[in-house]
Amino acid sequence: MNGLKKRKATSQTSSTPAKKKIKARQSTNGKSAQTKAKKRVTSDSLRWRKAKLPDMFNDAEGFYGLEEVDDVEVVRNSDNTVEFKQRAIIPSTDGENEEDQDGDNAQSDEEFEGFDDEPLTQDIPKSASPSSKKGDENIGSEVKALPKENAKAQKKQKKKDSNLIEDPELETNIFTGIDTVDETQDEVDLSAWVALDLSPQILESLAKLKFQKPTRIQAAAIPQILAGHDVIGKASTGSGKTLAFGIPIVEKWLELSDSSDIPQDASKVPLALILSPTRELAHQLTEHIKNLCAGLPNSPYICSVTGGLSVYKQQRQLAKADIVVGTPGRLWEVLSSSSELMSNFKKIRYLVVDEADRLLTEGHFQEAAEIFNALDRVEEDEGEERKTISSPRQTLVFSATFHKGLQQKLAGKGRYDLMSDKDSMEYLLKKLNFREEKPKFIDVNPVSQMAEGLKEGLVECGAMEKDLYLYALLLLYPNVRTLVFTNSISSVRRLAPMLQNLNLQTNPLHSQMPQKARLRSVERFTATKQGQSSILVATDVAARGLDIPNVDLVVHYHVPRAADVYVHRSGRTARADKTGLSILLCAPEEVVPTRRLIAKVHSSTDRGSKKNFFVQTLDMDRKLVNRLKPRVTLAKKIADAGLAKEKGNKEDDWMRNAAEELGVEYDSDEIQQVGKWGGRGGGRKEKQNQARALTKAELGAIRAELRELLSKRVNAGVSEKYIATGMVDMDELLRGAKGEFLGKVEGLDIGSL
Ligand SMILES: Nc1ncnc2c1ncn2[C@@H]1O[C@H](COP(=O)(O)OP(=O)(O)OP(=O)(O)O)[C@@H](O)[C@H]1O
Repeated sequence: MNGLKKRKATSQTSSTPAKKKIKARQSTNGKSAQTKAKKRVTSDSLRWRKAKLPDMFNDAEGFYGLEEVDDVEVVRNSDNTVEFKQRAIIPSTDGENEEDQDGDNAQSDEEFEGFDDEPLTQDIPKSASPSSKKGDENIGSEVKALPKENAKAQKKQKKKDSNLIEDPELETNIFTGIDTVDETQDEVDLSAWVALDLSPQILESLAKLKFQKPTRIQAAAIPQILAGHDVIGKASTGSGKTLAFGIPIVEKWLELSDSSDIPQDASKVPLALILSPTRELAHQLTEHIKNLCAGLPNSPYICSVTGGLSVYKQQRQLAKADIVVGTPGRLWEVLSSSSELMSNFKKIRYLVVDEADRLLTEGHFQEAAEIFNALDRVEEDEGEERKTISSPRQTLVFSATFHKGLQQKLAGKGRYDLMSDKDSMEYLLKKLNFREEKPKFIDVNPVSQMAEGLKEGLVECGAMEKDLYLYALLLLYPNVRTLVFTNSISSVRRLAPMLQNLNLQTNPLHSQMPQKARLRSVERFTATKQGQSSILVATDVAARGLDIPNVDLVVHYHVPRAADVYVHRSGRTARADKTGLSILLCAPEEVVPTRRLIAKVHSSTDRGSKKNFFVQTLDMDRKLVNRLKPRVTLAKKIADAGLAKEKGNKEDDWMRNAAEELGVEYDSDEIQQVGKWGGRGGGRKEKQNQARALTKAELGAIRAELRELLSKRVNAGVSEKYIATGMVDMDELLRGAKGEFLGKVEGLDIGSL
């Protein structure tokens, strides 16, 4: 059992906290818990947790930083100083409180801290199911209002179902398409796995997942990891790298749990720490390994530690975790707050760095380095000499790309010649403090980093026409799952509503969205059935590692800034031996550098066999594309008006508050005038104001006009060329079938993939 005892819910009603507060403990009612003698503590050591804010404050995530704490008594000493007494809870003797022991009581406050999302998998009315997650406003009170028997029954059921659903956050499995165990075990021939010498339990799990054979990286990496080596693994996107390290870690857990080597006491040492660059990827890795474990008779406790969720809850989970998956920032925050956790983490057996090249660069490096230093197995003797402590920890580093920027950033400065993977490995070696002098370097696709089933294309269009061509492309490839990548958050904010106005089922994803909205967007994107159109417009926060099933098309609305970004974005399709399409929208001046970048990605490391890769151009008919312009123009106007209003409201609120504080009259029109003559940014501001200035009636008229246009088919004119050259189904065209009338591009037709 873990050392953290769970606190009992103290009250049956909970109001939304609006400021930092201490809830003074009322006298114990004696019904369900007894209190231990109160311990005097400092304010810093209280169990603060983030105050849950109402929906309207979501955009301010992380800004307010308000925290609250329960079960605390404030004591004023005779010298006027203040002390706090934290109430510790022990289970009641009648067993009513037994859930508290393992931290899974559905009634406790912190259990639901941060799980304020709506059900992600289905739209259950809030009152329909006691287990459904609640809306923001009243989650605390609704959960607490559950009849106790109900909560207990749920708890029992949860226990039965193993820890797969122990973490309510992850019950809302956004990665619904990730392979899950199939209990209808049809015969699966597992002979291809035999060479890896896996345990019967793992083989059974693989059979349930219907994974007939290991992927190449799995076949190469698993035996090396099982043999105790440090491994650096490079394999193309979607080639099964997660299980390449996940299977040996779970094997080790099974081995240790069989031999009862895993201590079950308060200071439990986790077996593995897996670092991921993004929150979504961390949750996905967690799900992926849990799915592997779902077929086991016993499974390890796996938890993810990412930003946007309750720190306190994560600390509690960490104390009992076997496998921890986390993003560096939050992990560092949680680990550094507890010396016990920190010392336990020094004893982990596996440190995995997934998407290593990204994690060790781009803004994550500092926190990742802190974690590596903290886990460092060094001790200083009296002469201040640092000695490495021998430890059985293995370090496993995986990515589809290892680029030269990594070397430069790890070195901190200086210029370097083009380097080989081996060079980069040496830098990693230094920083990660591998156990072995030479970790096994496994590169299963040294020639191309791109998935075999991927086709690539390029559309040339004017820099200001990308919206139009994006829309045309989406019509050209209808009824598929499409991921559109942009280089900026503001583009996501603009494009998503614009496409929605064009009746395209679109969701946004960027890092400034509140975490729950991010999860919801991915869930909605994946919730559509195959054969239905679904679009996710995202920044590169979605480029790495996300294993969203059946993405057919990736569109680079903005060209990627670096080769590895192109590889990872394109790698969201054509995964696990499937096929897919990646298309770049290029302004004329972008075509040459983009071609060069793609050729680089495809070039062989072996100079002798270097071939130039030439990405195919989709030749779209400009005249026909232009017929879509009125629709796009109107959709943009409506989207701009919405955005300007949103922005204006925020600015207005800020201005109004500032004016109030200064005690002056607030006149929004007057203040807007300033923007007009305000020099830099004045033009943009004016545009915003224009969009905002649309009256309700004008906006209504624009909407009606757009509706009208969307209800009619685009007049392609039978005698004209089609939007793209190639085969065109004339019958479909004349019937006005959506999308198909635009034509098909030979070789880049999703239907033929
Ligand atoms: N042996 C296997 N047989 C069939 N499918 C597999 C096998 N191993 C993994 N998969 C599936 O392949 C998909 C891609 O796996 P994973 O996400 O681990 O790829 P990856 O190499 O980490 O990709 P990326 O580089 O984009 O992060 C997943 O849906 C996973 O369930």
